[in-house]
Amino acid sequence: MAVSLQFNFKALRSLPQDFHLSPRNRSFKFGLGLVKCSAASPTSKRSYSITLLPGDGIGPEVTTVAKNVLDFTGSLEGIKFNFREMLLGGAALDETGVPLPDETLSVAKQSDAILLGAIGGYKWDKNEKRLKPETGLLQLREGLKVYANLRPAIVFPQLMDASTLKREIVDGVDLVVVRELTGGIYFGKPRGFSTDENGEESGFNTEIYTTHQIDCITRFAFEIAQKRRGKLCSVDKANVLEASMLWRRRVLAIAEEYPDVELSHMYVDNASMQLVRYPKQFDTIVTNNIFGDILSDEAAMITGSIGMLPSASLADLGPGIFEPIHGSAPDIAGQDKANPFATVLSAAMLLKYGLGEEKAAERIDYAVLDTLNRGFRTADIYSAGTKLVGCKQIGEEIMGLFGSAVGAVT
Ligand SMILES: NC(=O)c1ccc[n+]([C@@H]2O[C@H](COP(=O)([O-])OP(=O)(O)OC[C@H]3O[C@@H](n4cnc5c(N)ncnc54)[C@H](O)[C@@H]3O)[C@@H](O)[C@H]2O)c1
Ligand SMILES: CC(C)[C@H](C(=O)O)[C@@H](O)C(=O)O
Repeated sequence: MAVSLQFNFKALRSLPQDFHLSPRNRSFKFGLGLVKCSAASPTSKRSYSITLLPGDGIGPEVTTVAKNVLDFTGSLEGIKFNFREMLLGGAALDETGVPLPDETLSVAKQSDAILLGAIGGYKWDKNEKRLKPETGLLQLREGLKVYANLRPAIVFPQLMDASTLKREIVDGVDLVVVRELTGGIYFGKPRGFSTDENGEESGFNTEIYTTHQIDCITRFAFEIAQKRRGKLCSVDKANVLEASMLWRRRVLAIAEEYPDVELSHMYVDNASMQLVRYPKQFDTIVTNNIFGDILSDEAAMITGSIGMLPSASLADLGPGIFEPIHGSAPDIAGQDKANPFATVLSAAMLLKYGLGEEKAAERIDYAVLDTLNRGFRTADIYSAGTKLVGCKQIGEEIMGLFGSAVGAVT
């Protein structure tokens, strides 16, 4: 047990250790200082304002657990969190008529970090684009300029049997998808619907990237790869799409600034196949908005469940958004079946990468691992011989452990 805990900690630390981001004056230091990206030192501030966006479906269930875990960790570490709960997504539509109220964006901008659950649901699926919950989330990401989305996929030894892939394939997988989050086909114009003279309807979108956008996310990813195992795989569709052709050209140009990182390129169709064939070949993956969305969901299943993958969405300046990669799971909402680990691990990323509170983050990482070691599982990661419990109990088990976990966190 001790060995596996150690292994897991190593894996959880596989994002750069000195990649601290202090609130407000955050900037990432990139090699040549060409972008406003720099590794800030941990902050001395011990009181933080956190915007809490529970959202829809299982969002409120998993954020309640993560908020309690943050509060409890804070009480042990002498950190005070001032949570301000705001509306986003379907919940905001029902209350205010828009998916991202101005007040939510303004409060989020003024806070130190944002903890988000998930948005969306059947009720709003037929809404026009501007009134979809998903539009609110995209507006939030755009409004906060969080262009760099980190989605680490780490296989915990305790969950190897929860993966649908063979043990020998998933054992030791530790990769991170760096997804460009505020560009590409999600935001490209023109977009919309049209009808021709014969009454034939079209829906259209534009995949577009500027050199600046590609350079920013590429440098970000190189910095991450440099502090991990030094391997970066850029995923594109440069055999077909012009935006990908530019992407590949810029990645190759930026690579000259990082001679110590081994760069490879892969077409997205091959990458999606390679991820299930031999995922251990990957260390850091950098890709565009839509490919990153899809590949990270695929990577989640390597780890056992989409309920296990946290994420951090970061900007050059201002607060980051920390959220699980899963959605609002309307099929299990309100049944206490949701796996809260992804949101709790997102809260740990918030502490580590959003606030520079690394020790507090490690408490959470440790408590998550210990909860898994003690056999507690939600249905999505259940396997024979483990204990099937609900979302709330997982939260209680995580917090019950903090006392015993203290000594082990160094
Ligand atoms: N960031 C976000 O807020 C986000 C992300 C993805 C999807 N969505 C939205 O969520 C809604 C549902 O989308 P979907 O069904 O395609 O994806 P989903 O991720 O919500 O669910 C896919 C499947 O995974 C399961 N699942 C997801 N999270 C889980 C968890 N924590 N524990 C246990 N099981 C979990 C669900 O029960 C479902 O069977 C849609 O409205 C979609 O737009 C939001
Ligand atoms: C809900 C949707 C807008 C979102 C995306 O496509 O980015 C989701 O799939 C995600 O990965 O967070």
